Amino acid sequence: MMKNVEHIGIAVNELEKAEELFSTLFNIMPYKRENIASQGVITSFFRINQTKIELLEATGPDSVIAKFIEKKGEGFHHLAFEVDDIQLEMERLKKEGFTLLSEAPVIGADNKLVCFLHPKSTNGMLIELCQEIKS
Ligand SMILES: CC[C@H](C(=O)O)C(=O)SCCNC(=O)CCNC(=O)[C@H](O)C(C)(C)COP(=O)(O)OP(=O)(O)OC[C@H]1O[C@@H](n2cnc3c(N)ncnc32)[C@H](O)[C@@H]1OP(=O)(O)O
Ligand SMILES: [Co+2]
Repeated sequence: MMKNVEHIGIAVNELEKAEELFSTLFNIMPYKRENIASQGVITSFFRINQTKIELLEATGPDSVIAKFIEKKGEGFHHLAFEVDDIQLEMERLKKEGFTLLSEAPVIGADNKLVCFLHPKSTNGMLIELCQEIKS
């Protein structure tokens, strides 16, 4: 089951500039940056109570973020939902006909196991599922 919005992903050209803008907008500082080499992104996180904002900068021209910005410009990129059991949710969604972008969950940012659903199967919205990695 989807529990809550875990974060909102925003594609940006320059992380530093975007951090300044969102720090002013939210009147708080980002709490962490994290480089996710497997995704070709460097992320910066803000937390507003239960809501997290994830800024995403491409680390190279082959990054999905570079391709996204080239095509659609900066802005809203994906909506991430927290789940308790990502494997179970992936099986359910696959059975329901949604297109999963990986066979198994992958390591994401902020200590999560993640997977993505293709926007073509979700009314044009890139959806991410996140499960906390229990230490
Ligand atoms: C995991 C670390 C971190 C975390 O939270 O833990 C992240 O969130 S990393 C975020 C970056 N990583 C990803 O987004 C991985 C999943 N995304 C992909 O695999 C691709 O971006 C994919 C498959 C969604 C699109 O890649 P493709 O090479 O097919 O690019 P196209 O431009 O050809 O797109 C096909 C089609 O989809 C539309 N599209 C692409 N991205 C988005 C989007 N973010 N939201 C909505 N729609 C999107 C694109 O416009 C094309 O549609 P069309 O009608 O043909 O123009
Ligand atoms: Co994300």
